[in-house]
Amino acid sequence: MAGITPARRAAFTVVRRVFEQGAYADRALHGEAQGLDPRERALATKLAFGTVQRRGSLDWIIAQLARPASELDPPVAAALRLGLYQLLFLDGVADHAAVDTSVELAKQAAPGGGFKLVNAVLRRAQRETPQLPPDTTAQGAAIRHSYPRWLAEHWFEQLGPERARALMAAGNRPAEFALRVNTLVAQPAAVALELGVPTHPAPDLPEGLVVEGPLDAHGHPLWAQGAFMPQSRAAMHVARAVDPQPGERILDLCAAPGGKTTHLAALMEGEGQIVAVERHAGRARALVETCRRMHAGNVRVEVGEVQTRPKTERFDRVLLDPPCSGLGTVQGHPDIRWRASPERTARMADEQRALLHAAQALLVPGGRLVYSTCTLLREENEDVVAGASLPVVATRTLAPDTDGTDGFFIATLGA
Ligand SMILES: C[S@@+](CC[C@H](N)C(=O)[O-])C[C@H]1O[C@@H](n2cnc3c(N)ncnc32)[C@H](O)[C@@H]1O
Repeated sequence: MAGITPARRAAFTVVRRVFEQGAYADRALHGEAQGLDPRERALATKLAFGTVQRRGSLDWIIAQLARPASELDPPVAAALRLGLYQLLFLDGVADHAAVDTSVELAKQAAPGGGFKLVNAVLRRAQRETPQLPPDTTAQGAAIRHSYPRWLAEHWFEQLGPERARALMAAGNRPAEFALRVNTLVAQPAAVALELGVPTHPAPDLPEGLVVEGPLDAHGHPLWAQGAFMPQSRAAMHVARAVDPQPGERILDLCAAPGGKTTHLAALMEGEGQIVAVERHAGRARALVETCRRMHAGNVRVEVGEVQTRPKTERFDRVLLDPPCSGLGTVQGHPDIRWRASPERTARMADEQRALLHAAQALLVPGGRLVYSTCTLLREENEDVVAGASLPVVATRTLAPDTDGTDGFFIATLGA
């Protein structure tokens, strides 16, 4: 019997915390992987994130081979998902190790004979290699690419079947890793040389670098010096759409943790003023610290609500980056697709409309407002800006399948 390695035990706990307690996968992993060596930590990440991401496909197979996962004791379901993920989706893992450890994990975590079911189902899956249905319908695509059925239906309807399938498949591939060089303190070519890992320039983004190898970004001395921050290429296009000019007054609404605030500051070359509004006090404190690290001296952080900001003070340009369902970031956040729901999306769209209404009133006549989200649902994007009183002058959508980066919607209103 193979022993339970620390990586598999950590992955099992993360899967359980995500599906039994609603924990965020990245935070749960951060907690559980403390003290693991880098190789074990990498394996724990692959196992935990892969199992969470593939829950839809895995549960369909579990239902075919046994009964619905929702009817199983939760630790038994977690052990089965983890074992099946390794058998069916992961290369380079010995089948017997995947089976034996899942059986052992179920034995330790679930009272009674649940481990026998884990053993029987995994051995049958090993023998029969179950096949997923084709992705020709939204229902089949939801199972094959592992997304909630409602989301597959939305994307089939909004994007057409072919594009929806491509987007869903791309959402399961590893996310690109990009950095934004802080041009207030460093030049991209110099940072690229000093990073110690191969990079290439991000197309159309002079400050962007795409990282081609493993890099502990937050542990790098250049990060501490504020020479760069990890940021997707799609996110970098938001501040570029705002196009702030040195000397202008910019209002950044919904500002923490500050990736876009500090990008705006760099584009303004330290001249002019940015007021960054964030309602959550703890997040606002983190934003102040990020501005300090990134040498963004022209930012004033305000703790407050967008809707109650006095309309007497108006700005040349306004960025509104409201909370959204985040479904453009499925590559990096394996649990986000399982958190989303049509009801939650509708609530967010109501909030986004209210925030946009308030944001418009804070712009000088003839000014520019940029509305951005990291989601690819029409309800939170095109439908929201269609209700604005300012004209929409441009929209841009980036996506994992078409652009190889996070999914973002960026609309420019006004001038
Ligand atoms: C999508 S995040 C913003 C990301 C940020 N712009 C960046 O680039 O790092 C949304 C932020 O808006 C804040 N927020 C939500 N509702 C708000 C409101 N009514 N007024 C001010 N801030 C709000 C949240 O606390 C959260 O920090």
